[in-house]
Amino acid sequence: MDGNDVTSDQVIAGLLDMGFDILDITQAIKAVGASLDNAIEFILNSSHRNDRNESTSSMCPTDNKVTRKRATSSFKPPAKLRQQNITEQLKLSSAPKRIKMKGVYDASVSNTNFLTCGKEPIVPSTVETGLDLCQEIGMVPSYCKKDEKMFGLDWERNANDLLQKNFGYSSLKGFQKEVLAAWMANQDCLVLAATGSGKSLCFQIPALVSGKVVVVISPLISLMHDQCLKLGKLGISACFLGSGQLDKSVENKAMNGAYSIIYVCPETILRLMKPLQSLAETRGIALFAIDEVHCVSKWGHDFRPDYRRLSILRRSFSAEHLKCLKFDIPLMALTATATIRVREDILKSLCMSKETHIITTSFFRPNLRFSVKHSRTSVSSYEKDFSELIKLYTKDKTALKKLVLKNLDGGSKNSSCTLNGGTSGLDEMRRNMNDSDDSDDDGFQDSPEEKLSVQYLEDDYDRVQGADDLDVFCGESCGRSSLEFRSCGTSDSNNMASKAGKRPALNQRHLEEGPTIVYVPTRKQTLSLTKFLISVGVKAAAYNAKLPKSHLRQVHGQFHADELQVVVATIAFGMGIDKSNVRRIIHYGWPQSLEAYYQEAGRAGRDGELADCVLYANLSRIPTLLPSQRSEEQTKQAYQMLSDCFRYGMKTFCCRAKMLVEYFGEEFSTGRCNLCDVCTNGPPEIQDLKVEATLLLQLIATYYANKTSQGEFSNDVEALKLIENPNIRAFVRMIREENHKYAASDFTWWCGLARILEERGFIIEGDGMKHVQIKFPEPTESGLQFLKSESEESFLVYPEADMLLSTETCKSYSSFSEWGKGWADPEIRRQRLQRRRGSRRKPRSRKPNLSTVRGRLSAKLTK
Ligand SMILES: Nc1ncnc2c1ncn2[C@@H]1O[C@H](COP(=O)(O)OP(=O)(O)OP(=O)(O)O)[C@@H](O)[C@H]1O
Ligand SMILES: [Mg+2]
Repeated sequence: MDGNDVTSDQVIAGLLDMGFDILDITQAIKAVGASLDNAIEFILNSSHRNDRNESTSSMCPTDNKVTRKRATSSFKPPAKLRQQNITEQLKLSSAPKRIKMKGVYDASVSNTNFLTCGKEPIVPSTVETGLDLCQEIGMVPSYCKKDEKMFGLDWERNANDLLQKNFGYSSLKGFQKEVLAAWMANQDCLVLAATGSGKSLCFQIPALVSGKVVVVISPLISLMHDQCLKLGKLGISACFLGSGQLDKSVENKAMNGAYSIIYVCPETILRLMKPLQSLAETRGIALFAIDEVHCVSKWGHDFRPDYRRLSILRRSFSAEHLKCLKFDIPLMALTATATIRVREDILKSLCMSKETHIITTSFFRPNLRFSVKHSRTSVSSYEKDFSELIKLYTKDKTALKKLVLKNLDGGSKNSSCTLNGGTSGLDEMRRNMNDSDDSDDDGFQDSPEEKLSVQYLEDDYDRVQGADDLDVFCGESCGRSSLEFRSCGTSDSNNMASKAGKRPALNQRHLEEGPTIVYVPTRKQTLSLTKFLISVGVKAAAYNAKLPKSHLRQVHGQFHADELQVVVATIAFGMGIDKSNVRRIIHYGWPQSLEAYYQEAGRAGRDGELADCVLYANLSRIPTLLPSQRSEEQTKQAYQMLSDCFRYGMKTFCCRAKMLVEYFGEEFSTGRCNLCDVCTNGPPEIQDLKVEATLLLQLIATYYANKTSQGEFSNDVEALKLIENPNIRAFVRMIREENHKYAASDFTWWCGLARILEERGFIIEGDGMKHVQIKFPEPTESGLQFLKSESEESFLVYPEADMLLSTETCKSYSSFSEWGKGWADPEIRRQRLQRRRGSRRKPRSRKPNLSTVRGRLSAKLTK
């Protein structure tokens, strides 16, 4: 027991929850007692040491006594992390020297004063209140509003000056200008712009231009923190408020106008209405920006109920309500992933004005190469699926060696960090890693830069987040070489890239540089895949919301510093990550929605250079929803989104980029990207499936005709009586039994055909529910017409991925070839399964029963 009165049971439950192995947990608790932090440190450190100690089998718990002993004896509890506020943090960073106020690093004061008021900056000696501050620095208080007095007529030039001076960019992008113009006109604004297009600047610039405070509502602490840190380095004062902000003085300072930009989570802003109203009266509030605003909508992929309550902003900061205002404080809502339905919901839910300016850019990202591959996505397929990646990252041993040496040299002691920092196979590198071992054992040692002010990572379950992300061409955020094919973004400009097969000259070489993010569905998989990658010499790290914050912080830091080759993450490492050179996004398992998929894929290639987005999914299995609390309505919506995602993976004839872009309601005028797997490999051979389509449809139609007209089944369809539950499986079983020709046909093949029939409008889902794949097919009027038509017309279709998978003779898919011949034959399959059942001892339950496990472990520990 540690001082926190935590029981072994609680520690075990916590560790299991994080995805650790039972054996690791047992070892850890034996070694360090019932302390969650220490146990985590122990496991993570020991896995790293195992890796360095030669073995490529770090996935297996070692029974090497020496190793175990060493791991135990070298363990030291983690150093206590001091919580800092963001201002302290910023002081530590290498930002240029700016004006310092008492306790607050607030460079924006100089910016605004200097640039907008045309006076020399005055250094305030103290900061008592926001009003004091305004008066002291000669800032124009809010009641002057945005007007010519403050900005002059040439606001655009002013804004560009500020952009150059503060951010180092030459000019605003087209859509950014539009957004700023709307804000200048005191209009509400909905910004739908691709990931990486530069939405953040739309709300950051107003703080500089106006000298007032910008309040940004953001869903993730990690995101807020990242942005504050970046702004701090640029000399712009910013803070964030939320559950993670432990320094209560920050909130007071913020409400007194000490920061130019306040990031706040929706939960927190709801209780800050009064102080914010005071702030509006004193220093002034330029705008409320609601970032990742798709979180407002139940129809989006990351619904956050508190976002819905943000309608209070319109009421509380209207000119009618707050007498000091001449006009309502504008709302600026931003997202990269909102379907048409979500957009409408946003406008309504936030009570945005009828004149809201809606600014969109194309979602198409011409430098992203999408592809879908079949895989079981299990531990057994790691070796095959990641062989290319491993080769890529371990082939340049010199580079890797340098990387390791840099880490060791840099004092950040990254190599000590648990599940990150793999080594190459080189002995020398191993030595290096081992050399650093002793000094590393105190765990997560952070460089001052990495010491962040608060617990900035969501202590939440790994939510399905998403914002889709599409990137529009927007020039400057992209690398030079891609400028030629990027336009400056309106929604009809998506065709620049691939007109008439003309591809931008994307540089293949760049694919070999830059990190990879692998998204896996579960926390456990982040750990197992990371272990695997480390064991073969890749510098990889795991990231899931339940891992210790110090670890996550370190992974963040290392990732941004290019010290990691691969981050294996859940969706917790998604929204807002802004790193220019991510070359590869791998989804290892079905995402829960196309919004989430596109949002995560959009982390890649933000420099405009070629980047790969590969989805590995088990194409022969229907994906399932990850557990989450959902209402009935939300469940339906979640199934719809999962189904859309599944269909995206199954399609074999449609350009992937087109499917994605059109999913978000944008017309993809070019028709194809010329880069994705479908565009480059071409569709499969078209097939006439008239016979099969008729057979399936006939069966379904007969069943329903008999059922509805007579209540009972006639003798003609005696066999149909067998179908108590008219689901697709039963229909397929009947086809197999009744038709010798199809006796050995595969169920998944018929599922594919049923999907096609559904898309053509010949069948619909019969139980009124939403399923990922049609389950209870019912004929439609068009379906019946199709059956009645006497014409000889063929029924031409491109077989879908699962159909191809089940019929290919020479299977290129790993899992399928493993099945061996014969499985397609129902009789052989039945016999084999029977044999298997007989020989099976005890089925291993997928989820360990927590109480049994705890009991077992507790018993062991007390021995
Ligand atoms: N006018 C500009 N010129 C050059 N670069 C810019 C400009 N505006 C923004 N950028 C850069 O573009 C990158 C992406 O910006 P940002 O993080 O705001 O994207 P985003 O649209 O919010 O993406 P996401 O939806 O993924 O959050 C940043 O590194 C930013 O500095
Ligand atoms: Mg953003």
